[in-house]
Amino acid sequence: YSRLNRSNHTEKLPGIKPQWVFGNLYNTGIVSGRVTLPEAIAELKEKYGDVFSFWFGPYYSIVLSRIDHVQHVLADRHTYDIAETTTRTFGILFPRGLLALRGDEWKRHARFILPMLKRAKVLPYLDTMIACTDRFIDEKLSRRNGEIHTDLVEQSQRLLLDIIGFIAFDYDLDSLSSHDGYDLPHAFNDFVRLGNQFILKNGIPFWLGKLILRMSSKYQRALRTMKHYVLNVINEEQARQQEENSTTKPKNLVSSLVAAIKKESSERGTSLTPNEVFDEVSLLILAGFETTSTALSWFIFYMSKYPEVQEKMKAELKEHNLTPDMPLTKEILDSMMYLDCLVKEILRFSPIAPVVPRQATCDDIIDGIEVKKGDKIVLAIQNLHRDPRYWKIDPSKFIPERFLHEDKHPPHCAYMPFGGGHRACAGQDLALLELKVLIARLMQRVTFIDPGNEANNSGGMIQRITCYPKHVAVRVHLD
Ligand code: HEM
Repeated sequence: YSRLNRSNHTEKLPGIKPQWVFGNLYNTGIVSGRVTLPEAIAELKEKYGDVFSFWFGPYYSIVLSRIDHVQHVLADRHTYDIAETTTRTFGILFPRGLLALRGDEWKRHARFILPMLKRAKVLPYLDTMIACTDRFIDEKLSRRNGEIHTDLVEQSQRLLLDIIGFIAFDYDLDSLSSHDGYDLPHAFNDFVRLGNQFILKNGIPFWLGKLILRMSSKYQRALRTMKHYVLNVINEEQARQQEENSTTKPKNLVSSLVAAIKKESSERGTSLTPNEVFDEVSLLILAGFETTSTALSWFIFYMSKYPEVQEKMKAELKEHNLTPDMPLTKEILDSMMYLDCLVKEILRFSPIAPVVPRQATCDDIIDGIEVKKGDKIVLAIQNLHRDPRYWKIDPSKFIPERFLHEDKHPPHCAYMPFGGGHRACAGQDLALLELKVLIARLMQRVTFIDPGNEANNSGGMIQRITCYPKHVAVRVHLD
């Protein structure tokens, strides 16, 4: 801590003076829960302008909220890479996963991971996504038709975990229950919850976070359960691929990754090992269900608050003759313009990751701002998404139509829900497809209603790895 405090950053930038250990986490009200990180960053922008300093505990960062500054950082992948604090933090959870790697190691993994999440590779899962959504409606929503649902955030997570289970393994995770009732979805939830509680949110020293997790029997149980399932699937898949003709195309994410292990003999040193595949699968499952389910929760909440938007969405389905028994196809989804705008607006208004971290690998100057090697840079996505300089229609309002005309082409970097540059989200094609399918299918069959004063449907925000709605209590009607 003392070493970090003595680092040679210039301290010329405006910002709140840091406190010992807590930096700015306490004096901005983040630790006490008065505000979330994006709210604090928005308040500081109001006070200090487009560039200010922020201390994440003992770590000094420069926060940027102007598009030309952000463009500068994202354009130069050699000077700015993902922040070491991020790779070390996620490294405690997945030491050999893409998000925890930098440099050549990142490139070696990215070569396998990025292509397998591209749109053409995930499109074959369209019917699986629809089937999972139908099961969600039939089993979770229709049983309590007309009632107020207060568990929609958790239910959205279950749905997305279902889908990623099929995409990753061709397995129905919901039906995989172990003898003591501690199943894989539970294990993943504990893994995320405890990992977040001790490391991802509080900015405590890594060694302490690691120690706490090592001593946490719950966390260790979750890890063991995950390893048990995932390594079993990897082994089964390896055996299957050895038996079958090696030209058989991989069917799911794990089999694509296992095919990468197989290449080892021919391209030693460039392929992935089984343990690396385990970490990548865990990361993709976590990234795949935590993020998209958060966006889905915001969708449900906003539909209850903006009935006119929900009606327009349903009107578009009618225009395409999409009655509940009509199948959704890729062509229909691609032609639905309002659906596209709605997805964009949800991710603009409530970005799942409201800040994106980078770190300078050498000294630099951004528009007169002195950056020293090792300085952390925070790209304030939420500030950019709400900045009236970059949006023609009032950005503080939820208006999907903005993307039809006036704000169809926002300035480069004013809209970046998936981050940007070489470390942009690997799963964005999958996420966009999932969101469109889920929204269209839900709107074919269900209406979300604000119950008024009967229940607490006031929104607000909680920050875990992503920022999701705090108070959601929505009445669900089957059409
Ligand atoms: C609405 C859904 C999603 C949102 C808003 C989102 C957003 C993001 C953001 C902001 C980043 C950091 C980008 C940066 O640093 O510039 C990221 C990274 C990443 N995302 Fe997503 N994500 C979503 C869904 C997914 C899904 C479905 C997957 C995969 C199954 C995924 C996999 C990843 C991975 C592997 C990275 C790390 C990439 C790297 O470090 O090279 N994401 N995501």
